Amino acid sequence: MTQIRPRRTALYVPGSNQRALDKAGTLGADVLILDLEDAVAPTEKDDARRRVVEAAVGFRMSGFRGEVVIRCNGLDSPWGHADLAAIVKAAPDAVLIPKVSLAADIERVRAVLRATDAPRLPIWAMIETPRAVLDPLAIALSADEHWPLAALVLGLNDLARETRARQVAGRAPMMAWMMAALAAARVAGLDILDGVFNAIADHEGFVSECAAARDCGFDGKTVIHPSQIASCNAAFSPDATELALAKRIASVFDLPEHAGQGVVMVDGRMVERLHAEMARRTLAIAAAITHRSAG
Ligand SMILES: CC(C)(COP(=O)(O)OP(=O)(O)OC[C@H]1O[C@@H](n2cnc3c(N)ncnc32)[C@H](O)[C@@H]1OP(=O)(O)O)[C@@H](O)C(=O)NCCC(=O)NCCSC(=O)C[C@H](O)C(=O)O
Ligand SMILES: [Mg+2]
Repeated sequence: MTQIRPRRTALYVPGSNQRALDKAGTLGADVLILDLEDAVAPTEKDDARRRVVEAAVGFRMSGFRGEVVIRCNGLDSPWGHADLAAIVKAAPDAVLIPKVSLAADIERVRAVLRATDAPRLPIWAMIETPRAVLDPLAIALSADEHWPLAALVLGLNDLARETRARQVAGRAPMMAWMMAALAAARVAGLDILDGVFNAIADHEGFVSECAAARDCGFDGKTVIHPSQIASCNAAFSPDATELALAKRIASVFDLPEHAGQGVVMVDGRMVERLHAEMARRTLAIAAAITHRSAG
């Protein structure tokens, strides 16, 4: 089984907000996305870049056990090239590329990064344009076999803007695109994170959207405010009942009486060997979360 990294909650932290950068590492998010793109006004881009590089180095020195990802501006913007040069120096866990539409967009970033001679930085891609949701597989599998993508992140605010689909409760207008991106991620063996929930004060709505995203198969969700982190972590962590059942299912085929069987009954439900494999994954996620929290 491939190594599991908990990515239940990925917190966007505006690169221009020093107070937010200072406290981000203490809030319990598995991933920090230090943002140079949409959360930062054009007049603050250069200052934010400097702050983010400093913060990324600081998180590493402070022993932060999660992942630090920096979201750059697009290469077609006035800031994209300077962002990539600074990000290479900061050496975060990954760079997040916004508004990827085609595999070629990732290849352009790889070409810029290659020219720096720095070690290969893992690349995450935002799926948030109409073109991207029409062919997410091409992006997920994008070219270089020695430098594959590392994760996908949905950007439903931009997708809503560009498609004019409304962001309603239950997200029916977006669901087909979300699930196409999820299937593409699975084909490519990538994690995929759900988009943000903008109504920070609507706790009930947020909890319900986290549960729905988990049930759809997302590995975690991006969030925008510290108050969203605990519920999001909880939604994407296996609970006690799930773990107890997973333990029974994971070991049921090891029992001598079930050796050689393909199907058994556990708690009144049919269990196949594929369910045992899924249960082992649930246990591995729980172990990875415990390991992360123990630090
Ligand atoms: C939405 C906010 C602007 C609200 O900020 P604020 O009014 O300061 O909130 P609070 O007063 O409740 O904050 C309390 C303290 O918590 C800190 N804080 C707030 N947000 C964050 C954060 N994201 N990370 C870390 N710390 C945070 C405040 O500094 C307060 O601290 P203190 O003063 O010491 O008590 C703000 O939450 C915010 O800017 N959020 C992030 C917005 C963002 O990043 N947007 C871009 C990404 S979303 C997106 O668009 C995804 C995708 O691209 C798409 O298209 O969908
Ligand atoms: Mg966006």
